[in-house]
Amino acid sequence: MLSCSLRAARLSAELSERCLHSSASLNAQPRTKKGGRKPGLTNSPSRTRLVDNLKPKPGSGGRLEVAPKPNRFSSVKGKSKAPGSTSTPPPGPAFTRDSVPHEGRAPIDESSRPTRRPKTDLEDIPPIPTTSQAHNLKSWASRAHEERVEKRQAARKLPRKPPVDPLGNEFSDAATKTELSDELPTEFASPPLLPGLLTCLKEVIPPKAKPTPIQALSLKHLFTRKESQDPWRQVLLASETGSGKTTAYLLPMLQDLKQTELSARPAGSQRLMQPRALVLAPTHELSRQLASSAKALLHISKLRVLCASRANAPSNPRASGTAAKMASDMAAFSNAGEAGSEFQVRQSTERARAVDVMVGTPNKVLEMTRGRGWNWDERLEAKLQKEASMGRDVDLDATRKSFYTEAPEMGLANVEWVVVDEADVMFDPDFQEYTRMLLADIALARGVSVPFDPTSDLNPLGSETPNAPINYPFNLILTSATIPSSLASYIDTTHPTMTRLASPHLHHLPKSLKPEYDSLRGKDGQRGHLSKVLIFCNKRSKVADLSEFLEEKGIKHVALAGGAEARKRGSNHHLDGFLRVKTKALAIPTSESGVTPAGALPPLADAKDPRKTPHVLLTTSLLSRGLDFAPDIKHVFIVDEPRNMIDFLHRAGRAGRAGEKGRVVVFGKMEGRGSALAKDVRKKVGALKA
Ligand SMILES: Nc1ncnc2c1ncn2[C@@H]1O[C@H](COP(=O)(O)OP(=O)(O)OP(=O)(O)O)[C@@H](O)[C@H]1O
Repeated sequence: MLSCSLRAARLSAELSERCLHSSASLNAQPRTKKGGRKPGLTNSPSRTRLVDNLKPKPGSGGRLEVAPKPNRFSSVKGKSKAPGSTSTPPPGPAFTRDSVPHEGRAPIDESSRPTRRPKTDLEDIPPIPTTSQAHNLKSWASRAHEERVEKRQAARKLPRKPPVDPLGNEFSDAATKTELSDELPTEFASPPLLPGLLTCLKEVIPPKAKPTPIQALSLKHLFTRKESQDPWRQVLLASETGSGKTTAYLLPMLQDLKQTELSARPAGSQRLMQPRALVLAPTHELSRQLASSAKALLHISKLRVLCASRANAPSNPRASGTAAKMASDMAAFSNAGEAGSEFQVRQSTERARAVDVMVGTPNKVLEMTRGRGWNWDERLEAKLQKEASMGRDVDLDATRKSFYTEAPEMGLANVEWVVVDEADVMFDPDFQEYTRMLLADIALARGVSVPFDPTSDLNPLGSETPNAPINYPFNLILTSATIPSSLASYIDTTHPTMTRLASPHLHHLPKSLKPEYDSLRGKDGQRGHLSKVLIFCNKRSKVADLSEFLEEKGIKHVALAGGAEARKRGSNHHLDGFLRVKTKALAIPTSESGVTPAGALPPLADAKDPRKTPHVLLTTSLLSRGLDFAPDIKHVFIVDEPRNMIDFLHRAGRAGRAGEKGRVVVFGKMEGRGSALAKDVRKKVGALKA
């Protein structure tokens, strides 16, 4: 336990930049010297190779449904047609040239048309064919046409050469056909939605907006009663960035919580919060934004949402204490010493607040359920290692006594819904221990013990030791815009019956997002109107360098990387002006939700002025996941070559959301020595276009 949890402790209290980077940079696919894949390992699950198909294994009991392509379905902006409607336009009036007089003009008299100018001096123009010549020409043309048809038919019979796929290393090669769905809801309506939810939804999305494909699938599948005996659902929601996945899982979850509110199990301990739903996200910023999205849907239905990510402080209870608390802590330590116990459990006297939905990172939620400081042994081990590396002797007993854990604030027995947002990161080797530990804790609190070994690999290699299927006693929704083969393989073995709902553009850029390429040289002196800009770098040091450069140029900006002080404040104010703000949520400002109180925003004129309000946000992959950036961020700049297409899709997807127009500019050396990488990226990005 000690060593396994040590690894988890190193992850710190949240998804750090390092973790996002490592998940993006590691390429689990071993290579030969020439760049090809090593034989025999082509099918081993990879964290950076996207699957091109989510079809469950035959006979597994799972199912896949893919929404039809938007030309047969309503898009976010509702421009295209609903299924069932005809794709051909209604026939217009017959119209032949000049047969209808134009207004104010007489119909043309054929006899008064000017005759063709007779050929005189243009000797090189062939003579107009006579009737028999024209006949020959016609038969020649038809013979040529027949020959072409024959050639084409012969070509069709030849075995086809596989097209060169620039994403060969990113997309898995296990292609099979997908099941397309045709009968999908084309409106948000009541029913299936409760009127209160529908009213709130129409306030946060454009009033005439139609369900996006993933939302239509959710409306179809997650609002009906489950037919099988097992009352709990296991669902994967997979669709491109900015396609409304948050709404797709919040609506069915909140509606179910509301409908079963009265019949819900009575809370166990009065002292503990007993949420009925958990939404897990990899970063504090995303947790806060998701909590505010849920609140914005609930001001009529009145369910209570709380964000666990109140601060980015480390999981050391001492770090957050006041002076008085420190003093009482010291007393507690000495008591602990007398009792000879290894660590002290502090009892919270606060009465818990009622909460229906808890949103947070797995680590923060574990702190609340196991007690802040629960992983004291990891910290102890880390401290011992640090002291040893500095060559100091450590008094083990004294050091041990300096750790303690607080009493839990939250119980898990009532949890009926668990959403794992950005599931590929949450089941990434860096994070899967905490995620799976929490899922196992919830199951246990609900009376079901599921196998969980924190040291076990998510995808053990070899067919002799596959993960045993798990049926958690709660609804489980996994969601992401990218499904790497490691996650697909985990789902296949651990949740074989999972329903996979996917949009037709999964693993592509949103249609409204246009990729562009630029050389590193830049074009000095060109200044046009630029929207707010998001700049992604691969390393913190690059963020710092660029920040210095912008500083010198007098360009107002915000630079945010993993260790930034601004991230420790427990709110999303450091992203003010960049994140999308939901209007109704503004009316209920709370410290936990991270919702920006209206008063904190600069006046509109100042907000639009780049000299007064920062228009540039510099960051790493840390902010590339899930965050719903404001529509006035129309440009994403990727200044370092993306390490793989998963990383690229998420970074790029911060613009062009919900059908808004956006551009992603990839910088790279496009000519001369060292340009091969940029050219390769360009090819791959081109293949991602929807
Ligand atoms: N049907 C809809 N029509 C128009 N806008 C919508 C619709 N549904 C959601 N939106 C808006 O689209 C934006 C993006 O939604 P959301 O953040 O849920 O995308 P996502 O699929 O979760 O993206 P990511 O993969 O980046 O997390 C939000 O501002 C949301 O309010």
